[in-house]
Amino acid sequence: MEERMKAEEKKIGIVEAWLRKHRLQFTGAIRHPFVLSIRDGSIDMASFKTWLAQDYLFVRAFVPFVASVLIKAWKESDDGSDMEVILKGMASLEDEISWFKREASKWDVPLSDVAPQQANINYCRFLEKLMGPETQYTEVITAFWAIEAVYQESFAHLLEEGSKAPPELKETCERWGNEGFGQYCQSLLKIATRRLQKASDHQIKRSELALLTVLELEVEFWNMSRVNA
Ligand SMILES: Cc1ncc(CO)c(N)n1
Repeated sequence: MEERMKAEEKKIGIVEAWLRKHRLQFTGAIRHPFVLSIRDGSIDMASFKTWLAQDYLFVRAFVPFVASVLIKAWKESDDGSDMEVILKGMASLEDEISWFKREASKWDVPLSDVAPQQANINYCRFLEKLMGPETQYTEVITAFWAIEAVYQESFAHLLEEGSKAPPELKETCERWGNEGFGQYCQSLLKIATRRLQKASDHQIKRSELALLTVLELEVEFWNMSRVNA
């Protein structure tokens, strides 16, 4: 069984094999009821505001995480172009933070006094663990790709045919659903795949676990928006 899986992973790419193996978990993260409620237009704006404020806090914590990935790329990568991909992602977070501030003021969400909810705290704690020196580049780049890919797949679905996403949320959907962000995710996937091809069994196992952890944390993150609705 283990041998067959390995052959399969080689043929279609290890990450693709994981996504097949963990299809339910992946779908759970990218087709969450919160996202589907935007797509069918039934979204409760209180839920959206909760998500907006919590994601603003998340993105602020995401900046030092990406910085740590950049440092690991610089120290551990066998390919100098990794750093440029990560640097570009990091630079775009400045614009993202400004966007959150603008969007929050549009919806009268006071960002200065939002407290992180438990799911957010848990997610940021996981990021901090990945930032530590004991977590290797292969594992963190896999997690980084997964974090970005969940948002990309979720929001791209809201731009596809049949979406009844409210026009006032179009900008949000485009932020992560746009083609450029999709290509950026593909670049991260390429890096992760290249690293995984050379990784030890132990690192491969840890990276698969990191992917599963991201999927769980993303579901919990979306779930937060329902609590205060
Ligand atoms: C919770 C969460 N996951 C992923 C992203 C994409 O950067 C984000 N902004 N927030």
